Amino acid sequence: MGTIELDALEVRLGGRAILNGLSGSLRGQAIGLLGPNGAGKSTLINTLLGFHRATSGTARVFGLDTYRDRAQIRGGIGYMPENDSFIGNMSGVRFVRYMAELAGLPSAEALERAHEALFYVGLGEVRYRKVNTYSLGMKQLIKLAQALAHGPRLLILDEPTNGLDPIARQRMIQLIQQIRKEGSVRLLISSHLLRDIDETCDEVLILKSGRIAALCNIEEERRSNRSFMELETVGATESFSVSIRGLGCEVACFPGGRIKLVLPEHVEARDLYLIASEQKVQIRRMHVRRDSLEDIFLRAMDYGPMDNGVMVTEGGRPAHVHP
Ligand SMILES: Nc1ncnc2c1ncn2[C@@H]1O[C@H](COP(=O)(O)OP(=O)(O)OP(=O)(O)O)[C@@H](O)[C@H]1O
Repeated sequence: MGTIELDALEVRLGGRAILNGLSGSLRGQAIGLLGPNGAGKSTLINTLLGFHRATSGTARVFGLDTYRDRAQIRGGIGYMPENDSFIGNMSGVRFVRYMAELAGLPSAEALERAHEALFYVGLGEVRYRKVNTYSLGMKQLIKLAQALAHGPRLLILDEPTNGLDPIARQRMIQLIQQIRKEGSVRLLISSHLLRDIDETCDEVLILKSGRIAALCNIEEERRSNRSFMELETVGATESFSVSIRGLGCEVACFPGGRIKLVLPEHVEARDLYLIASEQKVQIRRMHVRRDSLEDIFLRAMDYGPMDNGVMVTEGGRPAHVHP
């Protein structure tokens, strides 16, 4: 069973389906949540936190219904929100202790854990300072500390590197990697930055217009070492992409004659040159590289979701997704 199980999940808000038939089993140690603005990432997080009720279908965390069993789930989830929501005139340690108490810990234990969590994220020395005197980087870190203090099994991080300078971002990424490596907590990380997800996650869920555009295991993608090619062409028409597809390639066309391909094993560069010369297409540049999260994301955005929640390429075949 996955950490998060979605079964035909629909959430309607303001008379509109914001999440529309999401199905999937999220099993990764660290799951990245990607999607353009308005895709439904926050709505999904709020649903997992028990704030929204499924209009139909279900969302489960550790086998429990996220709405019906929300009181039971509460203590098992740590949530780092995107927006600041502090009680600014509390000291760091008092604030984290208070949040741990709200998550269900008895007062003395909450205090002990608050100290530990603040040291863990590197705020030990400033833990008696008022939160409203913290820098932006420190505020991100204390948000992480309060999400960790009560010892959750699932940590939901919403835009954890928001507004951080490169050094503070690196620190945050290292902390997330460390939490993942320690292995006792599952992570769901929402970010606009592909790089954040690439550096911290082993699975990715991509949403588009309230639907699943892709759900895939990034580690498997990396291991599969697929041959991925970018062409810059002049004079390529639809018939060029049709011919390449005829070789068994997955093809994505972009403005300016840019074409991205996934090559099956038997196809080589010279096969492409042959078709190009037959059709009087100029190949100005050919670049071969491994598949990346960026490619997965771009394909998900280009081809959109299909009914069964599986990303399908232009050629009609499901692409690197697991159910
Ligand atoms: N309470 C609500 N009532 C009506 N519509 C809502 C409500 N909350 C969100 N929406 C709409 O649902 C859609 C998805 O919003 P959501 O905030 O989940 O997207 P998102 O992927 O988190 O976007 P962003 O990256 O901008 O934070 C948007 O069109 C938004 O306007």
